[in-house]
Amino acid sequence: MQLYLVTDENACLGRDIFRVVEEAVKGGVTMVQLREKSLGTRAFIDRAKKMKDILHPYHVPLIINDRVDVALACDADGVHVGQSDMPYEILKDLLPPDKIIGLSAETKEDVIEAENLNLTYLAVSPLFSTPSKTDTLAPWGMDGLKWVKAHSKNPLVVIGGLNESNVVEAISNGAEGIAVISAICSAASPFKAAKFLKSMINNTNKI
Ligand SMILES: Cc1ncc(COP(=O)(O)OP(=O)(O)O)c(N)n1
Ligand SMILES: Cc1nc(C(=O)O)sc1CCOP(=O)(O)O
Ligand SMILES: [Mg+2]
Repeated sequence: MQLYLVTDENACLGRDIFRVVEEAVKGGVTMVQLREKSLGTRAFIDRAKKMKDILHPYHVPLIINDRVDVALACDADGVHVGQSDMPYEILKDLLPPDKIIGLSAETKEDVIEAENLNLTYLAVSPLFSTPSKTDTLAPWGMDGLKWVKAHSKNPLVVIGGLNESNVVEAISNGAEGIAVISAICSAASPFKAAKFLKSMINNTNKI
């Protein structure tokens, strides 16, 4: 997981989304989630297939946000679902067993329920408030992350407001993956931004 890029075409500031993603991967992104909130199904599948072709030579997995049908159609590496999306129990039966499943935890109850699920990762959602997604519950904050780490066996990804000013603290407090939109998609150089974040992650002591 490590450095997880979640896409948002609007955050790419008019630049080509595939180019932004490839630059970011060259800089060190280790997983990509294609997050499309307004594309029709066919356009989403087309974009997912093209993204998969771009990521394949770098051995970087492609995760599809929300849509298991799109993930199956393009043989993506996995799906990310939130608490209002397809329930895990249904998703796991639809996906082949080797696929990645990520789930968002917005509350302490979500974290405890997730203990019984076979997840690839649990997303601490959101770690900090962010203009990139405003329909969230209250941010966990660093104390919340510490609580999740103490109560969860799942590998943790943090998302929401992550950037070079807070990745070290997030990793030091138990995050195994750092998920970002704007810190990379909206950077002047997605390559340099990814490279810098990745070096910070690599140089931080994990717990
Ligand atoms: C890595 C990661 N974590 C959390 C989310 C948010 O998922 P969700 O709550 O379903 O919200 P949408 O992204 O679908 O708007 C995520 N996408 N990725
Ligand atoms: C897609 C997403 N999910 C979130 C959650 O809290 O579940 S926050 C978020 C957007 C993250 O964007 P940025 O890195 O620009 O803050
Ligand atoms: Mg969702």
